[in-house]
Amino acid sequence: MADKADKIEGSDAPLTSDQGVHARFQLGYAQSATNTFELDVDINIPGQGITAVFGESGSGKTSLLRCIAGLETNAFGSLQVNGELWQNTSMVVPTYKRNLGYVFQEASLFEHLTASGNLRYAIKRCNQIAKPELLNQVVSVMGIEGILSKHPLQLSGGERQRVAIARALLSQPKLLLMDEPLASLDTARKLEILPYLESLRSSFSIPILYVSHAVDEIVRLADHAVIMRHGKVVAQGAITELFSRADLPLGVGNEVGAILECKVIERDKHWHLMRVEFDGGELWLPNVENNQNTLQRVRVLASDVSLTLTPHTDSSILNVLSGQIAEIINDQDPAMSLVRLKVGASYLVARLTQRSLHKLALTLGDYIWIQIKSAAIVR
Ligand SMILES: Nc1ncnc2c1ncn2[C@@H]1O[C@H](COP(=O)(O)OP(=O)(O)OP(=O)(O)O)[C@@H](O)[C@H]1O
Repeated sequence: MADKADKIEGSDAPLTSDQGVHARFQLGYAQSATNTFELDVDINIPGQGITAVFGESGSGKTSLLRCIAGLETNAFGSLQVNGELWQNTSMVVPTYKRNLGYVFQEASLFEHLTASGNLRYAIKRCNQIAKPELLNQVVSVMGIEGILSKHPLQLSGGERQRVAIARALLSQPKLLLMDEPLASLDTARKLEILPYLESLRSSFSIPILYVSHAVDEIVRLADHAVIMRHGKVVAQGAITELFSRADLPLGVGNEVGAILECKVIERDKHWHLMRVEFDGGELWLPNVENNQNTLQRVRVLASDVSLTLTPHTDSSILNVLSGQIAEIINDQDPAMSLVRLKVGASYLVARLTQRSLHKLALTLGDYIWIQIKSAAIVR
């Protein structure tokens, strides 16, 4: 054991700060006589909010969650969760003493108990005394007031999953692990459950690691992401930063684009538009009536962005910004290029043909006009 543990460089070195989840793990699975899957990760994620774990099938996402949960007894490394040390090379807190909730793809509820019985069981099993108002808070955040008396078999897939998430929250976890919680649901059930996950993010200030293959879920829910490939972390950081990186697989093909955190500053009732500002400029978007004048996440697809050398005033396009070319990358399609643009403190991505890139003679550092054909609030 000492041998393997020694391989993790600085594994017991002080972890950077008290807040956040700091995890370093190495794990090997022998898959055949000649083939081993190696997980080798070092992640630092915020102490609250949703961090998406994204990567192709077999990249090691579930293995990472299992290491964090203490379920991989052969994993070596260290883990600290908001100041609590759960593992290093000389000590391992066992799974049942790690204060975490784990939600799987399929909700595994006790079939002989009602939804309410399942929740009360979680409270009883919890090591900490629950505040009386916690049950009401969890039930209200997950919107399950009306189904508490039903048995799991009487619930839809989405309802079962909401009860499973509520049950995980009632164990008062310091960390919530969610492994593709919506993957077994159809689109209608997914859309039904997403608003509850959004309110979960704002109501409980714990770190949530959320494995998903679905870019639309990640765009909507996550603040931060860890991107994995072949057992390694290829990138980690704020979602707004990672989505605009054209070298990462977060958006592929027509899904490539940027995410901007925007604030609504004006609503134009006559033209059904709203003006939003972001750290770099302003945009006009189709108005979305809601009572949130606070932060809104806006997605701008690279295919909706075009570039011009001079500002066009005779075009139908409402949104024209100026920016600087930060990066030019070949697209998967050999006819296309992706251009990453710095606009103030934010980034946008444009998808252009190689031919247009050549015609405009664009190079790194050039200042350019950016036309945005369409942008939408993420809902
Ligand atoms: N218990 C095990 N024994 C041997 N190999 C395993 C074991 N568990 C996982 N693996 C292998 O480790 C690799 C990573 O698996 P893991 O389930 O972590 O990937 P993943 O990114 O979660 O994949 P998916 O998106 O398909 O769920 C895969 O090649 C898998 O076959």
